[in-house]
Amino acid sequence: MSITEHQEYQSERTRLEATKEYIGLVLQESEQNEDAFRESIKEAYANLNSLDGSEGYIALLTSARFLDMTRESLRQLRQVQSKPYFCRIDVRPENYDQIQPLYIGKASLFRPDTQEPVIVDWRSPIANVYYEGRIGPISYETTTGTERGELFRKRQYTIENGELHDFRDLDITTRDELLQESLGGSADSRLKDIVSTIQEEQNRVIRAEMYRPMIVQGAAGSGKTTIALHRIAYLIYTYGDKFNPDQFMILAPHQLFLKYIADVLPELGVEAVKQTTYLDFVFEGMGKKLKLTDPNERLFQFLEGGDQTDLLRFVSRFKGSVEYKQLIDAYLDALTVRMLPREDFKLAKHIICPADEIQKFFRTDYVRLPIYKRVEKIKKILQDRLKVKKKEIMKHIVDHYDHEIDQAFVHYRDPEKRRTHVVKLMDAKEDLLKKVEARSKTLVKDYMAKFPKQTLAAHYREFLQDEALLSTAASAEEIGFLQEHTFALLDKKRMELEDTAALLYLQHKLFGLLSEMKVRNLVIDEAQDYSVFQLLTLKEVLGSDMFTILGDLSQGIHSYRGVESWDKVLQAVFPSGNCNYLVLEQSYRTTVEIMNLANRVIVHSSTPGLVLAKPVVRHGEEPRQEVFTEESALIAQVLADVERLKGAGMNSVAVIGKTMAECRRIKKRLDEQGTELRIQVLDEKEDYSGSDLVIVPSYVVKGLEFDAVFIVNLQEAYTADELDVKLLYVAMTRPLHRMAVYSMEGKRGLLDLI
Ligand SMILES: Nc1ncnc2c1ncn2[C@@H]1O[C@H](COP(=O)(O)OP(=O)(O)OP(=O)(O)O)[C@@H](O)[C@H]1O
Repeated sequence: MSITEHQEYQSERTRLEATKEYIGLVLQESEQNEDAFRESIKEAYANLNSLDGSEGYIALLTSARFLDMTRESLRQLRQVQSKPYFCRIDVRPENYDQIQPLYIGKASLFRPDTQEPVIVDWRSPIANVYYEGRIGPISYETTTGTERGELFRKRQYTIENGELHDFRDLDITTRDELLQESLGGSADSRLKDIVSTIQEEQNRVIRAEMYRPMIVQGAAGSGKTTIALHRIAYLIYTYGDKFNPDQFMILAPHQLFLKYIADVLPELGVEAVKQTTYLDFVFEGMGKKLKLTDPNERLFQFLEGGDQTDLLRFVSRFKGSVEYKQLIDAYLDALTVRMLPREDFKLAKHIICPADEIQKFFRTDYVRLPIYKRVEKIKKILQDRLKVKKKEIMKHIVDHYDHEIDQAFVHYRDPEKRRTHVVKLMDAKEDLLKKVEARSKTLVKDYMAKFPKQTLAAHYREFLQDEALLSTAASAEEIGFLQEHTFALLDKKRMELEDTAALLYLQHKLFGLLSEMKVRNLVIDEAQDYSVFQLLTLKEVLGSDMFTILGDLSQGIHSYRGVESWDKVLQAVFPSGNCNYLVLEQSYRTTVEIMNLANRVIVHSSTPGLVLAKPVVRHGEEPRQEVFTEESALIAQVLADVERLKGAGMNSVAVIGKTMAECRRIKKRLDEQGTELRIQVLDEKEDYSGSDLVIVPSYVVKGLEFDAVFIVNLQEAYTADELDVKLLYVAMTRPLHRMAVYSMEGKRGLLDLI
């Protein structure tokens, strides 16, 4: 049956037309007179209580935020005009006898004349019923408590360019159909929003309580990045009265990834959220760009092998450990003892501030301030006290000499002698006053000079020479290597990513961060690459633990410096035990056939507590695996396939090589064959919209996705080493629909084991 024959088609169409018309009116009116419009909305709000006494109904409407008609929501309305809503729920709130159809979309809109919610925002409390409620009794949480009622229908719409194409009533089985439709679509060079198909387990992450930190271990393609962004949109909507959007931040691994996710928040109607990379955040806090070695250098060193691999592994792990932080804390503690002068602050024989009081300021009263800020504070105190004391001393001198002079008038009868004595006293007084004046000018400066001041780099160097490093469980050889390795970098004025946690921490503790950190709520994507020390530092500098941490240990290609197990993060970063831990197993990106092959790879890793991704049931072609004896034949095959795929509407196609060197080789071979395709080799800084085919190294491709992926092994094979297993797994979990693995003879490596 065509949808137009459905008995409710006409009424649904009419509803859509009416909604569009109403949006048009609202926009027109608001454009003409935005201020007056807002006034009239406020008025309607003021009248609401007297018009309808049902608290439940009012709560329902209020929770839909129908009155929050700000400029922001007008902008949102403009955005949703061609697709005002994606579903409808028919609910009857408890103690209310009418069934209310609520249309849910990416904006909220209310008809002030009838109090009817025209569109209910997907983030409102009642909309939760769409994501989690079953037909029958329902309940949902609002700011004022639990609301109850009954759900009679969930209806889903396909609306494109303002036209109603389809609608269907959902139950547990039909829900999948819609998801399938969405997953069957083509990949863009940008991630998209999923408001209409958010799954129950994902919804739970999105709507989890804000004040509790949360760790999400999610399989490849389980929607972590997507959920991270939807969660921010949800939190801003729900806690908008307490936090501004610029107090939210998402940390992504690199610029390429930031560009990939850039459209989602604006699509969700959210602006001003800080979207940055971890390194840029560090640079911002330190007020300058540190000269860093390539953040992937360690990974290259491991791929190349070599006799220092174990020691380098130790350096990465140690620099990201809780122990390293504790050593820095001990260094700072010792520093505060060492840098304090033992002498009292005195002017002549007068003690203005005793040494132990200065110590108390430094180690107790102002202990929350960065060390050098405490020094500044003490300087200010000494200046203030000196000012007061100087006045007292000057007065005392004047009084003393004036008294002496008075006495001289009594004691000396001989006028000549008296005059001589008085002049002497007056000169002495002047002299002393001048001396006190002169001395007090430099007194504070001289005293403050006793506080040694060093640069951040000098402190880090000093810390690395600290004997305490030798008291750890690490061997003398390991510590010696760490020192030598880091000093060699520092001598070249360079540091490595592994040092950034320590440096940002030291900057914060010694000098304070150079830019004001407004952010209170942090979402970290690809969090498996963060060390415990990095996470602790972020917590410390933001002064908040409202963290949403999303990652996948199976994709931990930087596990030598990143998360070993989530348990360790839970214990070290959130010791109070208030952190939520959730697992997402379902994977939405790829087909069953591709996921099965990827899972056969990852079982070769030793990831702790490995949970295999479960693909949603979506079938596709079996991944092709071929071996070639000629590179030119392999490349010709890729080109022929790409042509075919493009013809089949697969727009985003990637060739994944193990390393950048391999990618360049592939590019060279492709160029040699002469092709019209616009081909781009991607590194972490590039943007790839506009190219027909991208070639990307396995360690850069993490987080991205493509319609079709070719895994090409020209001269480099993935071995059975832990790192290679994860790199191949990451590569194999990137395609949405098609995958081929093309290897030169003898370069199948790990592939022969699966
Ligand atoms: N509920 C959903 N409805 C529709 N599409 C979804 C849903 N959940 C995830 N997807 C899609 O699945 C793909 C993977 O999502 P995403 O990139 O957010 O996953 P991820 O867990 O971050 O993946 P990875 O760790 O492998 O990079 C995206 O195309 C996303 O749009």
